[in-house]
Amino acid sequence: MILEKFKGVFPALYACYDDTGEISRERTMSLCNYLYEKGVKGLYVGGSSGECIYQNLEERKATLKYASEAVKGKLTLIAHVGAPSTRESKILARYAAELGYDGLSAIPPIYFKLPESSIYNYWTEIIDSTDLPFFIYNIPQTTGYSLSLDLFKKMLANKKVKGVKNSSMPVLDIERFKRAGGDDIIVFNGPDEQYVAGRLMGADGGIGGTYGVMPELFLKAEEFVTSGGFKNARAIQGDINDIIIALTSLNGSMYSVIKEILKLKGMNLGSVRAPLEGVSGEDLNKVKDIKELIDSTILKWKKVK
Ligand SMILES: CC(=O)N[C@H](C=O)[C@@H](O)[C@H](O)[C@H](O)CO
Ligand SMILES: CC(=O)C(=O)O
Repeated sequence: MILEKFKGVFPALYACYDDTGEISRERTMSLCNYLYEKGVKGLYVGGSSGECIYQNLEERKATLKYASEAVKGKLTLIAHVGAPSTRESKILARYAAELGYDGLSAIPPIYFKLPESSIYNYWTEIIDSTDLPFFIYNIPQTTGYSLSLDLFKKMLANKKVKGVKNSSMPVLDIERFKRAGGDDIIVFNGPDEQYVAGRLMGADGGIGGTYGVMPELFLKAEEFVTSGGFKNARAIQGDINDIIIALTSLNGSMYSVIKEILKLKGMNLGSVRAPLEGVSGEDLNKVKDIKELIDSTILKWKKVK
């Protein structure tokens, strides 16, 4: 079944810059390969974690290209193509299709508060521009628009719409979206803090911004969910949440904290692009503690079957 390849753990790829802040081919490819070796199912390229909205078209195309050069055919690749204008979003969508991406995804339009009819037209134009399956990206925390069941059902009438990456906090939304589309669609859990809950309520897997810094833990959580080991699933989710709370407790963006940790693990992805802020001062020391917490948590769960 064509949808099988979308079931599982999909880290959202981090933006990878060189030391001058330009997109780095080498660093993008090495992060993709690193995640491939960890055993993830696929990658979500150019989303929030990819700092999409702070990059121009050429930069976003470059990242799409480097990720496909690294892991095309080995991992399922989803391109996030949401951009300020419909025109730019379609350019990215067509480019991802040319590169052989497996699927497309997009947030609703940003900045102007547009009616649902405009959101519908925006997504539909993107979808019509290629033959690829499309996954709506519902992330009300950043876009200000919360996908209604009504619009979701309307979108599902288009057979290329194959599901939703749902980052709203109510797990009930995941259940309702899955109920609306059933086996014909994929629902990705968005909030990493609720991976296990999302899976239990109907998500087929997840796309997440913190997977990349601790893929082992999400892969393990997935194993527990699949095998029905709910006691362990709940316990590992608790450990994951301690880490996420630490990642979001420092000054600077969570992505810069994550990148500092990956640096300590030997993977330099540069920093984040302004207006996102880097980690500085005393917080740099706290990064080491979080890295140790991640390492010890991975070690602890490695042994658990
Ligand atoms: C609001 C937001 O950015 N959600 C991300 C995507 O769904 C998550 O992956 C978070 O990064 C993660 O749950 C940490 O809060
Ligand atoms: C966080 C996430 O899933 C994204 O990068 O879009």
